[in-house]
Amino acid sequence: MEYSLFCHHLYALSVSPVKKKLGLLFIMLLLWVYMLYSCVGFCATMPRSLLGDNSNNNRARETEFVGKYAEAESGRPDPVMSKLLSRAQSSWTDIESDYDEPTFRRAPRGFSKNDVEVDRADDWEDGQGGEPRVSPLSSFSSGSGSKKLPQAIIIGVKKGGTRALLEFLRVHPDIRAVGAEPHFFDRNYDNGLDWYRGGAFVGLSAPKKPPPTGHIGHDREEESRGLPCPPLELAWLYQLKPQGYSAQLPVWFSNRWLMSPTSSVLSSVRSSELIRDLMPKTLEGQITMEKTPSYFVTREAPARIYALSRDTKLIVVVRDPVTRAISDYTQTLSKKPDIPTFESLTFKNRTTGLIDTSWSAIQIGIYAKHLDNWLQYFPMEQILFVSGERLITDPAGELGRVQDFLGLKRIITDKHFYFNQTKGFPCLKKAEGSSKPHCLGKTKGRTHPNIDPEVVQRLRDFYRPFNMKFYQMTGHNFGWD
Ligand SMILES: Nc1ncnc2c1ncn2[C@@H]1O[C@H](COP(=O)(O)OS(=O)(=O)O)[C@@H](OP(=O)(O)O)[C@H]1O
Repeated sequence: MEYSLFCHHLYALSVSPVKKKLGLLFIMLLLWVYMLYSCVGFCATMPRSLLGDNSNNNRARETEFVGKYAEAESGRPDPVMSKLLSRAQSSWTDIESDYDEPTFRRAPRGFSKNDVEVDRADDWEDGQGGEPRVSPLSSFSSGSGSKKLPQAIIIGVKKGGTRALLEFLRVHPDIRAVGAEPHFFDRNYDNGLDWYRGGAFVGLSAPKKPPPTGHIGHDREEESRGLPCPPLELAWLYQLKPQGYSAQLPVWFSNRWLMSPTSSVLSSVRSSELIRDLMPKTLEGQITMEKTPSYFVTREAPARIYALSRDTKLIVVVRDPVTRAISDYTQTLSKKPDIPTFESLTFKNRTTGLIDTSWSAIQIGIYAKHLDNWLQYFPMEQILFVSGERLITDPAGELGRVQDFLGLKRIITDKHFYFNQTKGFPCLKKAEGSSKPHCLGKTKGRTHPNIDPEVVQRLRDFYRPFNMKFYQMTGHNFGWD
C-alpha cells in the first residue's frame, strides 16, 4: 500500500512541471539540512580555543570539578580555591598583569634593598625564558595534545641554577616546559587558572585589544640564533585570523602595533610587552613543568599549589647561600650600577656586625626557614633538592636524580653535555628542537664582584647554623661549610 502510494507520488511529480519544481526544491532543502548537520558536527570537533571556547559552560564544568576536589579534601569550601575559581570566570580580554613591572617604577623613593626580590625580569630579557622552540602554532593547528597544569614545578631558589636545570630537562621527550617564569603562585594568582594554563597579554603597556591581524612572540635569544619569530598561540587572536598567520608578525612597540617590525625593534622590545603563551600542549604521558624561583620564599605558595594539586612534585635547586647572595647582588648591580656596595647592604650596622636579614639577598638563603613553610603542606618525599654546585660539575648526575624523581626514563645522560671553556659552564650539545650546541645566555654565569673576605666570613658564620638545620631536614650535606 505504502509502496504504491510512493509510486503514485513519483508518477504525479514526473507529469506536473510545478510539482517537478517542488520536488527539486524539496531535495535541495534536504541537501542543505544535511550540509548544515555535517558542519555542526565538524565545528564540535574543532579545538575549543578556535571556537572561542572561553565559555562559562566549560569553565564552570572545570572549576566545579576542581572546587569539588578541594572541598572533598577538606570537607568545606576551600577559600583559596574559591578565590581562584571566582577569578577564573573573568574574560580573556581583561587579562593584563603587572608581570614584569620593576619595583623601582612603583616605588620612586630610590634604592630599596629588596628591589632585588621583585625585579625578576632577567630571564625574559636575556631570552632564556623565551618561547617554546617548537612553534605553538604547529601544535595548535594539528590539535595534538592538550594544555595541562604543571605536574612538577621548580620552585627555587633564585640564582640557584634553575634556568640551567629547566633548559636541560627540556631535552627529555617526556617533558614539556614553559620557557618563561609564570609567577602564577606569587604575583599572578588572581589572574586565575585560565591565565595559568592558557596565555595572556602580559606587561603594563600591552593593550587590551588584540592586534588587527596575527600576533607575535620573539626574544633576543631566538633572533640571535637566526630563528624566525615564533607566533604565539592565543585562541581569540586566531579567531580573528583563522586562516593562519602572516610572516610579518606585528609587535606592540611604543604604544602601537608595528606590522613589520625591524630586527632592531624586535631586539629592544621588552618581553613584558609581548603576548605570551603559557602552558605548552602535552601528549599523554608527558609532564608539564614550569619554574619560578620566587615560589620557594613566597609564604602563600605552598597552600596555593597544594590547593591545585597535592601531588605536584617540587624541585628546589639550592646553592651555597653566600655565593647565592653575591650572585643575586651581581644581578641587581648589572641593572642598577649605582646601588651601594654588597658589604654595606649586608649589615644593619657594620660596626656591630649585625647582619641585615631583611635584605632579600640574605633572607632567601635561610633555606631551613623557607622549607619549614613547605613542609606544612608537602611531605619531604615530594620535594627534590638539586645541588646547584653539582649541576655545574656533574650535570648528568644531577639530571639522573631529577629524571628518577619525575618517574622518567634516564634519557638525559653525560652524552648530552660538553664543557664550554669560554662560558666556563656545561652546555648542551643539542638544545631541544635544535641541532646546535646551546649555552645559557650572558646573564647566567656573570662575573661576581670581589667581596671583602671578612664580610664573606661573617656571612659564612651567619648561615652555618641554618645550613646545618637544612642538612638535617633534607638528610643531605651540601658541603657549604
Ligand atoms: N650550565 C650553566 N650555565 C650557566 N649558568 C649556570 C649553569 N649551571 C648553573 N648555572 C648557574 O645558574 C645561576 C643562575 O641561576 P638561576 O638560573 O636560578 O637564576 S634566576 O633565579 O633564574 O635568575 C648562575 O649564577 P651566576 O654565576 O651568579 O650568574 C650560574 O652560576
